[in-house]
Amino acid sequence: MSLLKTENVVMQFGGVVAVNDLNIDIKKGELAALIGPNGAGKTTAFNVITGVYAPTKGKVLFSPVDSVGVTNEIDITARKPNKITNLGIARTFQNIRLFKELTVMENVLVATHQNVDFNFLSATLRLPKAIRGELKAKQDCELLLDRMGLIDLKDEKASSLPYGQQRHLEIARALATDPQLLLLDEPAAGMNPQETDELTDLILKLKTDFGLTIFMIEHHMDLVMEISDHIYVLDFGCTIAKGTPDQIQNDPKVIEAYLGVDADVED
Ligand SMILES: Nc1ncnc2c1ncn2[C@@H]1O[C@H](COP(=O)(O)OP(=O)(O)OP(=O)(O)O)[C@@H](O)[C@H]1O
Repeated sequence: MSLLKTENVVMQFGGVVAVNDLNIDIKKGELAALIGPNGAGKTTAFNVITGVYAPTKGKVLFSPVDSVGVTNEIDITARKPNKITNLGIARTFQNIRLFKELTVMENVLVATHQNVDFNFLSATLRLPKAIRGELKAKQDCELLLDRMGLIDLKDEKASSLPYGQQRHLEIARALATDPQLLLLDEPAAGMNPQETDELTDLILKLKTDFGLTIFMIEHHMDLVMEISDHIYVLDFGCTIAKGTPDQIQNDPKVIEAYLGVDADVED
């Protein structure tokens, strides 16, 4: 069953067609990757999916399961980013965006605010509902940090964490919004081999233990080929290939796009 689909999405900036006729179909429980050379349109595609940009053409359709277990396809094209997060799509960014001066716990707590079931008045007046809500949010965050292997660091400042753990914290913040689809934008960027191995284990755990559907932009090909179920390849905004890791690795168009040489491409 599809969780996210894009239908003929085009995103144009003036004369630049950053994304051209993008058709993506991500199934529930799948780990899909979006790859392609620099400037291929990958982040732009994520920005259209998450409502940062309204596409020039095309649709984005999301089919989350609601609180009573019913799945409805929702047209999320050009909805506001916070509405899309509320519907169940969370993302991380190429550049880590933590509150560096806040603790690990505070960083995750801030991200949960949208799930907290009390309003400004009850929070200001410290009404029982607000106190219960705060307590529940704190317990949920501790549980999440525990599952993410960050619980022993909960009182550390985010800025004091090693780079790899900052990336894990960024993912924990995304998970705190209770997503059904997690978009990871270059999660392995800047990581050393050991950090990349730990990240690989974490992403697999998110898929198997958390039951998440994941869509990931990544340049680190070993990582992509090892864990992806399905791969989309963009070049100059166009989808030049889609398929399993085996199919993609042997596709001459993909080899040509990456190496910039004629690899006997058959039209
Ligand atoms: N806001 C914008 N205004 C104008 N052009 C843009 C904008 N955002 C992206 N572009 C252009 O769209 C194209 C695709 O950029 P995008 O950042 O999506 O590529 P990418 O595949 O994510 O690249 P990288 O791997 O380097 O992050 C590029 O030519 C880029 O300059």
